[in-house]
Amino acid sequence: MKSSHLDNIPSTPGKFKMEKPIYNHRFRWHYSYLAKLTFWSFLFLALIFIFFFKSPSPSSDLSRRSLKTRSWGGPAWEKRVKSSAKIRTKSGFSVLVTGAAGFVGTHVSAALKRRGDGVLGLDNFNDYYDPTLKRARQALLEKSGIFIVEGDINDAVLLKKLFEVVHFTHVMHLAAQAGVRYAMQNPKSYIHSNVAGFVNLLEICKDANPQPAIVWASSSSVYGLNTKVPFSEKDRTDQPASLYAATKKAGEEIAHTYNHIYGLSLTGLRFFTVYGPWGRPDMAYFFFTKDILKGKSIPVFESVNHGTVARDFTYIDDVVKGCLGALDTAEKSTGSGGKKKGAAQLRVFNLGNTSPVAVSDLVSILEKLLKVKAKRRVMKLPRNGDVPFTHANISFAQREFGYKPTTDLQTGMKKFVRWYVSYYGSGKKNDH
Ligand SMILES: O=C(O)[C@H]1O[C@H](OP(=O)(O)OP(=O)(O)OC[C@H]2O[C@@H](n3ccc(=O)[nH]c3=O)[C@H](O)[C@@H]2O)[C@H](O)[C@@H](O)[C@@H]1O
Repeated sequence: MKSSHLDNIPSTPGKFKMEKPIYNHRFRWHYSYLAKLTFWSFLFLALIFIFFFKSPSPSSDLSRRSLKTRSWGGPAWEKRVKSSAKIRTKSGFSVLVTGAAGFVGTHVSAALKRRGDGVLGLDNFNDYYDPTLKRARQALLEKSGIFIVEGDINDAVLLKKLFEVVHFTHVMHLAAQAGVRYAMQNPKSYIHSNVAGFVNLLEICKDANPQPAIVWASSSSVYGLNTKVPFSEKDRTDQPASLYAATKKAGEEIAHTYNHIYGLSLTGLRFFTVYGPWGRPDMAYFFFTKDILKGKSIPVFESVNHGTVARDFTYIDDVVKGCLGALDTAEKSTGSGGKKKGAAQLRVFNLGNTSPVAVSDLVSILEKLLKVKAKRRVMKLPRNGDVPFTHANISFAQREFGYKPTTDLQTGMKKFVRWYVSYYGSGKKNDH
């Protein structure tokens, strides 16, 4: 080994060579006493540390779990939350919109903000469909001053914090696991979001002081195998055809319970196949457009004996008006801090278009707008949760808040296609 100037510096152990003790007996006793004292003091401190930080208190345990993974909190974050939720008009609302980066959530958030309400979004940005579309919607909302907190409705600690920072007057609950057919592939996700998540949200709302009024998204699918048309809110909804429908129906029953026990004001909205710009890529009109442009064949369902499959397709702007009408007529919750003080409002409304269109006609409309002939693959309606038709009776919503859809499928699809082409381009090779 090569010698260097480092070889001349004595090593530390050489300073206190054990074979040449420089201390006497008394000194050795003191030394061992000090060592023992240090050891026991250290042990004592360690025990205190373990006691405080590992105690099994459920709430502290919950908050620590959340702290470990959380991407929220802190003064700057709270400031953003408050500013986004700030009411800008005299009689405005402060609304928490769950699922704000979703299709309906984005449109409703923007409409509320436009009229001066305070809006705070919440979304978990899951990948059920392309999350970049959700991020693009988020960017759009951010431009109008709406902050979307990234989190799940199952996160009780986060929700609690949001209600601490803002006294929401209303919750527009649109976060859900959507899609009828996907329920056979991933049943648990429906329970997680539509049942457990909803209950978690209601638990926080009932404890809040003041309790907010809640408007939430149910679905036309709750009518299931109902054959009486048009579908009225009074019709039976005990024959769901998919797990998705069953979880939405469960939501309606859960809403009843929270209204009954805690005095929460709850309004469920049964949406009928909502479509439009910034829509959901998992829905038929959306992926039909994409596949027609690419020259790919599209599966067009028909019912028994070549019967038509039809939907009461409802344009997004009409649905948004319905959502705002429901919010504006929602009465206050009557309870506070988990205690009911009196009977509270409980409502369910159909938000449809009242004019069902056959899926084959939807394809014809798209062909004309896209100027491309579709390659139709006509096939029997699979047994995966789909129902043959939907048709809304909207007289209740009309009576309560003047709901009146004004966009027919032709007009609405034109607007959708215009958006689609501007967002994705009409390039047939474009994949997303
Ligand atoms: O209104 C509702 O309650 C529901 O509307 C839609 O569900 P759905 O009406 O089944 O909408 P799509 O999946 O877009 O289907 C539209 C129509 O196209 C048909 N379809 C679907 C897929 C396909 O490959 N081929 C086809 O012909 C369906 O049978 C249906 O009649 C939404 O996906 C649900 O989240 C929502 O709750």
